Amino acid sequence: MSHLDDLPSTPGKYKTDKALPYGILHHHRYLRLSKPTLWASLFLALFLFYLLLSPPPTPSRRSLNDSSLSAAKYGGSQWEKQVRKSAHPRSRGGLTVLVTGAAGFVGTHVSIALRRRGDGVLGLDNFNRYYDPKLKRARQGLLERSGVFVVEGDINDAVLLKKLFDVVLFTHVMHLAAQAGVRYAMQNPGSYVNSNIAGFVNLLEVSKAANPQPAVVWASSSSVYGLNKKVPFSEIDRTDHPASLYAATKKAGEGIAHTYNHIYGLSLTGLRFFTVYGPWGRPDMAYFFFTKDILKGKTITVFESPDKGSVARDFTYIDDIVKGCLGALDTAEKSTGSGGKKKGPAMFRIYNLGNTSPVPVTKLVKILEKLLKMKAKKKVMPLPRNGDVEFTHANITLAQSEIGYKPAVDLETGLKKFVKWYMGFYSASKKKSSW
Ligand SMILES: O=C(O)[C@H]1O[C@H](OP(=O)(O)OP(=O)(O)OC[C@H]2O[C@@H](n3ccc(=O)[nH]c3=O)[C@H](O)[C@@H]2O)[C@H](O)[C@@H](O)[C@@H]1O
Repeated sequence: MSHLDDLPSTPGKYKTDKALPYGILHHHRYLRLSKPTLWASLFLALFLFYLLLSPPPTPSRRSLNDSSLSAAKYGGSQWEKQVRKSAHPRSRGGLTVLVTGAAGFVGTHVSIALRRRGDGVLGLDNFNRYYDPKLKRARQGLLERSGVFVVEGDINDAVLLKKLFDVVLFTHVMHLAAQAGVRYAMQNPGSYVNSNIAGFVNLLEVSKAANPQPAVVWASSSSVYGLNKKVPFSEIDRTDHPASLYAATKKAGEGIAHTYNHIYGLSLTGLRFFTVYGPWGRPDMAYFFFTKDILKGKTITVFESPDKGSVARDFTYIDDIVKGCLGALDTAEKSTGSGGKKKGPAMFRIYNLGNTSPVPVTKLVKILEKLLKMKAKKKVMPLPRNGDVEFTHANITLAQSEIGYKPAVDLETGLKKFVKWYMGFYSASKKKSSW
């Protein structure tokens, strides 16, 4: 056996000799070390030390954790022209907004609303495969028809972000790109760290270095209230008992944002969304896949709390959320820093954007049954330990008084609009795929 056979092939996968107890093995090997072995080990140790200290490779244009991402497509004068045109406000005094996660559910609606009232909007989205990219592409079609160009790239791509800030002087960033979903965090924790923490930091780094610095509004989540029992949840309540990694990364985002506000004078506003639903929604959310499964005659699983009560959510309709986002952008004061240096205190705000009327999931199912005119096949089971919390309920007093937020759509009205969209969208896609 050569001395190289003793070296681990992969870090952490050192194969020990099972025949010998650990202490004996080490003692035995120590005694056997010859001079060449010593030199080789020394050389190897130095080499590993060099590897550790050497700078990382040039910034990757792809996310490290999501192999499904397509390489970013950008650059060239035609591309820059599209970027500038899309970001250019049509109305005098209009905002110039970079919307990350623009082909996402909330991103699409917010981008279109901004564009409609005359603001300049540039979208950014990585079109990842967390859920059906065809839905994201369809949203992109909608955005293009509204005059919003979506750059295909990742928020972790610092080179791309810098380039966008070189081409356009953004007054605002509406940061909606994130790894969403509570339960999926158990399957792919890295994706949450990659998007909600690393990606967010990357965006803040580029924003703080920009000149002028934009005001940043970003999506936090009701999930930060975690295991809190006091209802309704208000912004001053504790948020240090997250029930999922998703919630923990969103909570970390709030802390990270605060440091960029404190050190660099970035104007930052976090919006805690409460279970947003509606047309063009996310297929990973219960109201969406319940609809799909009820129509197919498939059994749905309805969670109940340990006391056999229904779990409940403060379901919030997308149009109300859009108004909240626009209100936050419109009231955001300018960042105070420039060139990465703080010049004075800047605004830091956190708001609940909920509906203030929690509805049990059993009621959600009843409404869907009525709208779909079909009886759901249900399996009721205790809430598994999957990151879900038993209930959410927003106190929205602060958002009401400071950004004029006033939700107006109840769950039945909102679901009616969702079902109408769902039927239209999926019957049209079916026809298309059978051509
Ligand atoms: O408010 C928020 O911050 C969060 O809202 C939703 O999370 P969630 O409220 O858990 O929404 P769903 O995943 O659609 O679940 C809704 C309800 O249905 C229940 N559910 C879910 C799945 C299922 O199979 N059965 C079931 O009863 C859940 O326990 C929950 O009470 C979003 O998915 C998160 O991205 C977002 O951040």
